[in-house]
Amino acid sequence: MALDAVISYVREQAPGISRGTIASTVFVAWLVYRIGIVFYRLYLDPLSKFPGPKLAAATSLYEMYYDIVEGGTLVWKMDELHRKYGPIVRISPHSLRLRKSSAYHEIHRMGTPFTKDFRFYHLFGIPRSSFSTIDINLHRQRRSMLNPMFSRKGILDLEFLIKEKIELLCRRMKEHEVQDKIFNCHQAFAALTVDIVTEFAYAKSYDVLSTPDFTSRTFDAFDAQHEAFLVLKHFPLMAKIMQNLPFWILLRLMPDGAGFAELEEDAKVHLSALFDRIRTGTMEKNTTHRTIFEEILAEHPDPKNADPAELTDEAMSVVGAGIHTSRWALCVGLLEIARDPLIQTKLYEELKLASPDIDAEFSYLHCEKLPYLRGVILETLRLSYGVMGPLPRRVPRGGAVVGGYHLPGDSTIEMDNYSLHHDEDIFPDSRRFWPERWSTPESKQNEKFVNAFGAGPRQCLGINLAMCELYLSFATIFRRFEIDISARGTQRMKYKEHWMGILRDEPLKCKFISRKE
Ligand code: HEM
Repeated sequence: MALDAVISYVREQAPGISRGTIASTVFVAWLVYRIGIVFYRLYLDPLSKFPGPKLAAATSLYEMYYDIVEGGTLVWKMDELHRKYGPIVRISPHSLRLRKSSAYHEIHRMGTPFTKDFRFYHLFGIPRSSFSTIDINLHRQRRSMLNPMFSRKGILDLEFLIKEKIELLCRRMKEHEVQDKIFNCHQAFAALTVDIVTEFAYAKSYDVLSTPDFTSRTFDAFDAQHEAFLVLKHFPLMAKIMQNLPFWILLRLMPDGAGFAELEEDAKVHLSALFDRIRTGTMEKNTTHRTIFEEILAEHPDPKNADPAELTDEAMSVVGAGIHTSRWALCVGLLEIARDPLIQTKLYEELKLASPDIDAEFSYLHCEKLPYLRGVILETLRLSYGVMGPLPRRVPRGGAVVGGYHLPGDSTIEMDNYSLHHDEDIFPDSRRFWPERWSTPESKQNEKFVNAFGAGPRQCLGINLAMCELYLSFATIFRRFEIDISARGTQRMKYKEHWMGILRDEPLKCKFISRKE
C-alpha cells in the first residue's frame, strides 16, 4: 500500500520512470537505512562498548529467538552468555542485562531515579494502575492509596479471611482423600489465591475452591495472557491492537480471555455501588471487612470525582498480580518439600510441637517464629523466583554508575531473579532446596538477596498478604497431611520463563493423606 502510494507519487512527478525502477530504488533506500541503523547500533551507539553477541546488539531478533522460537528459554541462555562475556551483557539493541547480586539494591532502592521501562510495562494493558505507572510522583500518589490495606497491620486485620479459605482448601483435600482422588494443586492453589484476592477486592469471593475441579475463567484468562506474553513483548503493536479491540472479537482470537470480561464487569459493578454510596453520603465501611476500593476512595483527595477507569485498571492489576505469583510459589514449595521425606518430616515435627492439637488454627504471628518453616518459606521464594524474567528499568537521562559500570542515559538495564537466586557465592549448591541454609546466624544477611518481591518503591504491594498466605498454607497443610507424590515421581517441575515462571509439563498433582495426630 505504502509502496503503491510512493510509486504513484513519483510517476506523477516524473512520468518517464518505470514502476520497477521506483520499487527497486525504494528497496535499496530502505536497505541502506536498515544497514545504517545496524552500523549505528554496532559501532556508534553508547551501548556499543558493552560486550555481548553482535547479533543481539544489531537486532531484537536475537532475544526474540530465545523468547518465542525456543519458548521462554532466554534465562538459561543467559548463563552461557554471562560465562562468555562477563557480568554485563548487551542483550538487545536497547538493553543491558546485569548479573551482579551486590548491584541489585543500587537500582531497586528507595529514592531510586531508575523508572520502569514504558515499552515493557504498557504491554499489560493497565496503564492507569500503580503497577504500570512510570512517573515516580504519580506512582507514589497512586500507591499511597493502596498501602494501608496491604500494610502488615492491614493484613493482620484480615487474616481471618485467609484462614477461612485455607480451611476450605483443607476440607477439599480431605474430600479427595476419602474419594481416593488425585488432587490438582496447580488448579487448587490458583483457586485459593483467586478466592482470597477477590474477597479483598470486592468483598465477594469467586468461591472457586467450592467448584468440583477448581475451574475458573479468571485464572484461565491470566494463564492465557502469560502464555501469549512473549509474543506481545516482541510485537507491541499487536498488544495495542488487542487492547483496543471490541471484546467479542478478542474472544474469538483468545477464547480463554472471557475471564477478563467478568473481572472487569465485577470491578465496574462494585465501583458503581461505591460511587452511589458516596453520592448519597452513605459511605460507611463494608460490614464484614474493608475492600480495596473502599480504601482507595477513603484515601482519595476527591472521591466523588475519582476516575472509574483508573480504579478498574487498579482492580485488574491487583487481582492479576495476586493470583499466579502466590500460586506458583505454593506449588514449587509444596513439591520441593514433598520430594524430600526428611524435609517433610522435619517440618511436620516442628509444626506438631508448635500446635499439638491437629485441628487448631495457626496464626501468622506464631508461624513466623517457627525457624524451620521460615527456612522452608525462604527457600520457596528463592526457587520460585517471584518474577523469573528481568525487571527492565530506564537509566536516568544523565546516565548512572551501577555495579561499577557507567550506564548511558535512557538505556534499559535489566536484572533477573533467576540468576540472582542462583548466585553460588551467596547460595552454595543453589539448585538444592535446603531450608537449613537459613538456620545459621550469618544467613540473616543473605535474606536481602532473596528478591522474589523486588525492592525499593516498586516492591510488591502484596508482600504481606503473600507471606501470610504462604506461612498459613504450609503450616496448616503440612501439620494435617502427609503429601504423597509417588504417582508423579520426584522429578522437579518443568517450567519456562514467560516473565513469570510457567509450567512446561503436567500440572502438579498429588495425594494428601490425613495425619492421625
Ligand atoms: C508470592 C507472591 C508474590 C510475589 C513473589 C510477587 C512478586 C512481585 C514482584 C517481583 C513485583 C515487582 C514487579 C516489577 O517491578 O515489575 C511485584 C509487584 C506488585 N505486586 Fe506482587 N507478588 C506476589 C503476590 C502479590 C499479591 C498477593 C498482590 C496483591 C494482591 C500483589 C500485588 C502487586 C502489585 C500491585 C505490584 C506492583 C507494585 C508497584 O509497582 O507499585 N503481589 N510483585
